[in-house]
Amino acid sequence: MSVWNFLRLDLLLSDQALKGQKMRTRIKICGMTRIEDVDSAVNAGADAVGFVFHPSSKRFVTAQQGADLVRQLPAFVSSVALFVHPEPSTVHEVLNVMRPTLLQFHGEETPEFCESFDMPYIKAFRVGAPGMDTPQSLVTACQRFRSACAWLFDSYTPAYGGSGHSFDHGLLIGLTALAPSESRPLILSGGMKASNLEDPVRRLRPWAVDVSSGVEIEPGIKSAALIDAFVSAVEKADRSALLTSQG
Ligand SMILES: O=C(O)c1ccccc1N[C@@H]1O[C@H](COP(=O)(O)O)[C@@H](O)[C@H]1O
Repeated sequence: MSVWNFLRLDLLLSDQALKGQKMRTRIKICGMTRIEDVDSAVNAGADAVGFVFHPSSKRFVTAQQGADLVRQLPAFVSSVALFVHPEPSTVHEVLNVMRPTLLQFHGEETPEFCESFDMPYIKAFRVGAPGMDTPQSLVTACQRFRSACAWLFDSYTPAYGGSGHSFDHGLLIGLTALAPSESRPLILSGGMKASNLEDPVRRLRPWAVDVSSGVEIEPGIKSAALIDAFVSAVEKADRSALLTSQG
């Protein structure tokens, strides 16, 4: 067998095994402002696309722009509306106009606030912020948000997110050790890109990864080639994790 056929067989086998073992890492591409970027994400195989309703973000979109961007979204691709300390009326406007699949709260919102919209929500934590700078304090912070459908981990920066900066993934160790009944699906974020995701995806086995800057040519302007490379790198990391787990 040639080397190429051997490699193809290897990929095929690991693809099949991945499906059987449900080890696929989900992918969210965030900070969409253009319809062609939404199409690129969908065509590359992203599971979710995100829209930033935080007015000081360079990726800010209005509720109407969000609605226009998700209108052609196919079935089984989720739309995520991201907020930082929003007024309730802002969230209600986005819910009414855009009708997102999920909400994402990226500031210091309380569990009661996040729950008040009666929608599934992702709670983001800025790792390294005061009170979230040790493994145990992170566990304590996260456990207030048992009602979240996932916990997302980003770096701690003044801009609240979308900075392209990573953080010390070792601080998540306490969360990866939680029993399933105590935990929520983990989403790894913060400075993720095709060239640096393999190691954390293999080691932490997050439910999903979330990227904005790492697939952009400038804030809010995505690159189809970078999105493709990102999705391929996640798939490669999944295959590699599976091969390692099989010994
Ligand atoms: O994208 C933004 O501008 C943004 C603004 C405020 C809060 C969060 C924001 N984006 C989220 O930040 C993380 C990390 O982004 P990056 O890949 O490091 O650029 C990601 O979850 C975005 O959804």
